[in-house]
Amino acid sequence: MHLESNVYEKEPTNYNIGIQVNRLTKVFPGKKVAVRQVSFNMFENQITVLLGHNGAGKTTTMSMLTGMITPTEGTAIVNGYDIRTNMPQVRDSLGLCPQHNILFDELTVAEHIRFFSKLKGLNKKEIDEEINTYIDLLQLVPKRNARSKTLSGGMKRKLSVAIAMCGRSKIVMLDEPTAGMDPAARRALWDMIVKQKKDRTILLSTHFMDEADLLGDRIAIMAGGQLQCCGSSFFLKKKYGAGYHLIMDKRQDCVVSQVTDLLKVYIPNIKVATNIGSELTYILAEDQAVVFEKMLADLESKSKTLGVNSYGISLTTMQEVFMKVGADHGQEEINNGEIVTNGNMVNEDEITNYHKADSASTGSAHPSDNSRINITTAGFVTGFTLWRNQFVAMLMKKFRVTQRNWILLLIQNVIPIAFIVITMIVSRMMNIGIELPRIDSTLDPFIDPITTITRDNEDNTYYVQYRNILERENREIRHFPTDSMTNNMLNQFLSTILCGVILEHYANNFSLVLLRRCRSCIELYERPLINQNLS
Ligand SMILES: Nc1ncnc2c1ncn2[C@@H]1O[C@H](COP(=O)(O)OP(=O)(O)OP(=O)(O)O)[C@@H](O)[C@H]1O
Repeated sequence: MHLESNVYEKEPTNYNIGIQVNRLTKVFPGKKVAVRQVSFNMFENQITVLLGHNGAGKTTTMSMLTGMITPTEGTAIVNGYDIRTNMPQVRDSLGLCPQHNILFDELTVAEHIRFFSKLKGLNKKEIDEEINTYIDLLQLVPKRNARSKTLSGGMKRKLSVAIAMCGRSKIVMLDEPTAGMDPAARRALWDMIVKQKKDRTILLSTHFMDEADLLGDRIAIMAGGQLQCCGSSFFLKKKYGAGYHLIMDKRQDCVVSQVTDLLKVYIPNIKVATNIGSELTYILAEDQAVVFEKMLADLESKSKTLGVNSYGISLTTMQEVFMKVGADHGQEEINNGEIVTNGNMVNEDEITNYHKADSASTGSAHPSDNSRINITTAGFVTGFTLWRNQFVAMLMKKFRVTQRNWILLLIQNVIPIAFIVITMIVSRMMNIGIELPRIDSTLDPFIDPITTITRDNEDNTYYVQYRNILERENREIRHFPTDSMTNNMLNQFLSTILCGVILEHYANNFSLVLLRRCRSCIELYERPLINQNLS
């Protein structure tokens, strides 16, 4: 694919395309557009550097290219395979160094390279060669047999890069590979990456402009999820840079206006860009390059009298290009009253209101200065105030956690209550109109029962019903006066205790014979049985 725009440099024709990104888009839940319609090509034998501010969408782009997340729209062809349909084939040729190290704590440096090389299908001899090559290139020889958990942060990064490179990965993606490395280690890693770029397509993201400038055959700058420009360092500097910088190292006695006057002879509209300490800088436009020779010769001859120790000219830095692209983008992003800062949308009114409120409360034009807590004078809170603060903090934390896990709250509380209510409604609805069958009270299961009844008065409802049943069935009834009932029954029970025990085995024939002989016993035992039948 060829990108036709003045912010995209013409693509090289002598290299194969390793990765072809085509309108790649990722929208995260909550309609957060992390990457929007990104299209560009990366070439074999080249290092393509992806630059962008925090949250620009670099990692998301890489994650889509490596199949870690699926694109919402668009696609990419990696080493000839489509990431939507041929991810296993894409992975065969892929090496990834993610932003955060993913290492096995218990494996040594050599074992890591061995493991990943074997996964990529190398034989034993080739694996041994790979181990020696990368350990040597990354200056990890003393740590060859050290377990990864004992390595320093920078060494872990080196190992992660080695893992991505080993196994002859044709496509290598390095997400901020030099983060946390000292200058010497970074340089060693740069050397290694440059040496290893032959026959590979390397995509590298970084926040270091010097790294991008030095390593990047092509540099793509992202902002707000979109690709802003793509080309070589020289192309971008020409496109976005202010031109050339004339930097002078001046002495204390240097009179800046005299130096400027000398330069004005050649460039009438020249102005001082910065004058900090002993460094004096002018910015020279590109089209003024024709006068540089004469101007610098004049400066050289008068440098001693003007108080200039030394001077030099440099092209715009990548940092300036990056700031320019970022600034342009910042202007574009203030749209429809919404400002996008690192991907978080904030309403402009909210910011204005905040500043108004803060200024009103402090009476200051710079609210942030006055609203800061003075840590040196702030005392420690103790006693009840401390306890209250902790309690309130816990409540607030609980509130926030609950607010974020509202589904859990729903499952734990609302759903059980809802189920109980539904169950009650359903059971009530099902019971409507159903009449339970009548259970007749009868003494039929008992053999020749004699029932003892005591009563306070003849009108007692239970007494009347009880007596009716017995009379209906022609049962024998014995009445006792209320006060002698207990004694009477107790006496009979004691005299026939043996029969009482036998009554437990009611179905036994022998028991029945005994029971008939000891009728008084039945009087005692039938009472609970009859009551049971009546209830
Ligand atoms: N899983 C996710 N869910 C929602 N938003 C996400 C998710 N991952 C990333 N984002 C958002 O997408 C945007 C791009 O994130 P990304 O990690 O790609 O940025 P980046 O350029 O790699 O940043 P950095 O340089 O800080 O690593 C950010 O605004 C981020 O908050």
